[in-house]
Amino acid sequence: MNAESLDGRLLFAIPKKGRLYDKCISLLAGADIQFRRSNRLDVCVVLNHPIALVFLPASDIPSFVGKGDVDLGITGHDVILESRMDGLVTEVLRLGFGKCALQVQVPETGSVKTVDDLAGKRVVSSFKHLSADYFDAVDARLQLSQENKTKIEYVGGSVEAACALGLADGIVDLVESGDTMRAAGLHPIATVLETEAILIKSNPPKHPHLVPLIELITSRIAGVIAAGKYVICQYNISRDKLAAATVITPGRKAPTISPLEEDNWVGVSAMVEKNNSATIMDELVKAGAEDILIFALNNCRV
Ligand SMILES: Nc1ncnc2c1ncn2[C@@H]1O[C@H](COP(=O)(O)OP(=O)(O)OP(=O)(O)O)[C@@H](O)[C@H]1O
Ligand SMILES: O=P(O)(O)OC[C@H]1O[C@H](OP(=O)(O)OP(=O)(O)O)[C@H](O)[C@@H]1O
Repeated sequence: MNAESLDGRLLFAIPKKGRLYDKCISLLAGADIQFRRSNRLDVCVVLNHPIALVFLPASDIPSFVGKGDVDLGITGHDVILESRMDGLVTEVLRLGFGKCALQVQVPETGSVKTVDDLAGKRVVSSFKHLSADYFDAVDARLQLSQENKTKIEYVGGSVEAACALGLADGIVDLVESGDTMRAAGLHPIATVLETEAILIKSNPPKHPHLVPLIELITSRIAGVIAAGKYVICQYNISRDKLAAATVITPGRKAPTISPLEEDNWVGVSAMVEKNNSATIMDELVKAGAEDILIFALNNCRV
């Protein structure tokens, strides 16, 4: 591939590996963004849109987007805040995956029990700025002098080993299931940030002529995300019970109500949140609904 083949294309950064990679690839498939990535190549053109995908480390994506080197990107909210690209990056869409928390962790068996105990000691993290912001506030509250302030040390990975190695009294790192933390004999004492994957774009756009394409891609991705969140609930109910049932399934705008051949009966169809669908079905049964069906959505625009 040469530079000319990227001319005029929207550059879209995707994490090249790690926790967000697989979800990003299925989002692209759901949005019908077709590509063939040659082995080890980090830039590839999209076959059915004037887009090129750029596969980058998740933590580099905010600065690429902020500097306008790429137009659009997906990465974690944690690394967006850590990159200090405030104002140069616009959050377009929260994607609902890559959910985890940035937490302050200390050895389970040690003498440090609270954040105040840890203040003034040594903290190791890959999130140097977010950790410094957090402990600056703690140090200020405890009125620690300059020389007694918490010492934040950066490491690029394997942060959880720092306490066992005697390099730190506490760490600040990401936690999802907690397995990594527990395996290292650590436990959380505070949450700095809850995070998830986010679609971001350059602010201001470096290539204004690409704004309509960014909007199209955003709408497609929003459709894929919404399709994962909602299901269609369909049921039959007699007209006298309809008002109570539609309170349970109000739909997004309104439920679709169709008359049935059977006198006084209607069929109702409405989008409901997937996570609540079992409770909604229970309530519909109580309200007198029959033949309640739930259908998965493949894709949608809502
Ligand atoms: N355990 C996790 N559960 C959910 N999301 C996570 C988890 N760990 C990280 N993330 C999210 O994925 C992003 C990338 O983290 P990941 O650990 O996959 O990085 P990586 O690409 O392997 O880079 P590195 O080489 O720095 O570890 C994080 O910034 C965070 O938003
Ligand atoms: O609470 P858990 O479910 O155990 O997840 C937390 C771990 O996940 C991430 O690392 P990852 O496993 O992606 O590898 P990395 O350390 O190489 O980034 C993160 O840095 C934690 O170490």
